[in-house]
Amino acid sequence: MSIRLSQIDKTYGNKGRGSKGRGSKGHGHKDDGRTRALEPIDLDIHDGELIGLLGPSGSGKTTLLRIVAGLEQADGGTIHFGEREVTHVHVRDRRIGFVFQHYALFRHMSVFDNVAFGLTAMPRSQRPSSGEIRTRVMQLLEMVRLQDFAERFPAQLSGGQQQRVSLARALALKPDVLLLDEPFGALDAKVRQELRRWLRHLHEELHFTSLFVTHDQEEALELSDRVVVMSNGRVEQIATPDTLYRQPANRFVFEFLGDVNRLEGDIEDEVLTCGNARVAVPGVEDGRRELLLRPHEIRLDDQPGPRAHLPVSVTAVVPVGAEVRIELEADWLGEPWLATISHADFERLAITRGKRLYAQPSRLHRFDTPRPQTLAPLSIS
Ligand SMILES: Nc1ncnc2c1ncn2[C@@H]1O[C@H](COP(=O)(O)OP(=O)(O)OP(=O)(O)O)[C@@H](O)[C@H]1O
Repeated sequence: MSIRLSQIDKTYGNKGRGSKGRGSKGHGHKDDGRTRALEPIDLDIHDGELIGLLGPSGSGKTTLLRIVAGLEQADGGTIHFGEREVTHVHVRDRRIGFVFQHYALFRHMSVFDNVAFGLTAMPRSQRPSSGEIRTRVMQLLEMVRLQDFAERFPAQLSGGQQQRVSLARALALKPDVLLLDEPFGALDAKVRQELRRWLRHLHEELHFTSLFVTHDQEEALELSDRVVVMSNGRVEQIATPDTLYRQPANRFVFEFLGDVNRLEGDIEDEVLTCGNARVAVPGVEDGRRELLLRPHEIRLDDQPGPRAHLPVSVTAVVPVGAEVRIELEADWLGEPWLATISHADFERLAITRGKRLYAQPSRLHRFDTPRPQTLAPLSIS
C-alpha cells in the first residue's frame, strides 16, 4: 500500500506541551510558547517500501509517525493510503500495525494470547473461528521462530523475543502498513543486528509497507530502501542509503550520517594554508573557508604528497574490525582528526602512538556553495 503525505504540518500548543513527558526543545520552539514540530511535509512512500525516518532528538520523527498512524491529528495537509484518503480516518480503521520500543505486551497473557488479541477482539460478525485464529497465530509464531514459546508469558522471554512477539501481534491483522517507533532501541547491539536482518527478511517475504523511526544512522542505512533525514521538523533529504552517503544534499546530512573531519584555512591561488600545513584545493576561490572530509578519505604516508603537506601525529590506534581507526593531532588542527585505514597500510607504516605521518585527503567537501561540491586534490596532476 503506497502512502502519500501532502503538506502535513503540526504545531503543538501550550496546552498539549509536555504530555509526552518532555517540554519543547530545539529550534521548533516558538516565542509564543508553541512548538513547531513539523513544517509542511510532502512524502511519497511506494507500495512495499521500507522507509526509515532518521533525525536527531526533537526533529519530528515520532510526530510524523503518529500522524500517519492517526494517533495525532495534523494541523493541515492530507494523507492517502493508496487511493484512499485517510486524513480524518480513525486509527482503528487505518489497517495499521504498530511496534513500539517498549514492548507493550499484555503481561498477564501468554504469548499465544498476545498475538491472538487483535483477532479475538474483533466484532463477532468479522471474527475468524477459533480454529482459524489458532492456525493464524501459530503461523505467525513460526514466522518469528517462537512456535515453542506459545504458552510462555512475556516475563519469561528475552527483550529480543518480546519484540518478535510484538511484531507477530502487529502482523496478525494483516495490516497494509506497519509503523515501528525505535523498535529495537532498548535492545543490546547484537540482538538489534539480528532483529534488523530478520525484519528485512520478513518485509521481503510479506510485502507490507513500513515506516520506522530511528535516531541510529547505521540502523537506518542498513534497513531502509530509502531514508528520510529530518531536522527541526523539516525533511532535509529523502534518498537511498547509498545516495545519502555519497551525495548528501547539505552539510547537515553530511555531518549527521558519519564521522566528519574539519579543515579550516586561508585559500590563495587554489592552495589552502593553515599554519605549516598546505593542501591543493582545485577550483576554490581565495578566502577563508572550511572544508570537510570523512575518515576513509584520508590516506596516511610517511612522506608529504605532491598536493598535500599535512603533518600529523598519531594519538590513538583502534585496530578493531575490518579497518584500523587512527586518531590524529596537529598544531594546525582545531580538533583531532579520525582516519580509517586498511590493516595493510597500518602494518606497512608500522603505526604506533606518537608516530609522525603525513595526511593526504583523497576528497574534500565544501558546503558553502549553493550546491555541495567535492574536490579531489589527489587526482589533479
Ligand atoms: N505532545 C507534545 N506536546 C508538545 N510538544 C511536543 C509534543 N510531542 C512532541 N513535541 C515537540 O515536538 C518536537 C518534535 O518531537 P518528536 O517527538 O516528534 O521528535 P523526535 O524526532 O521523535 O524526537 P526523539 O528522537 O527524541 O523521540 C519536539 O520539539 C518536541 O518537544
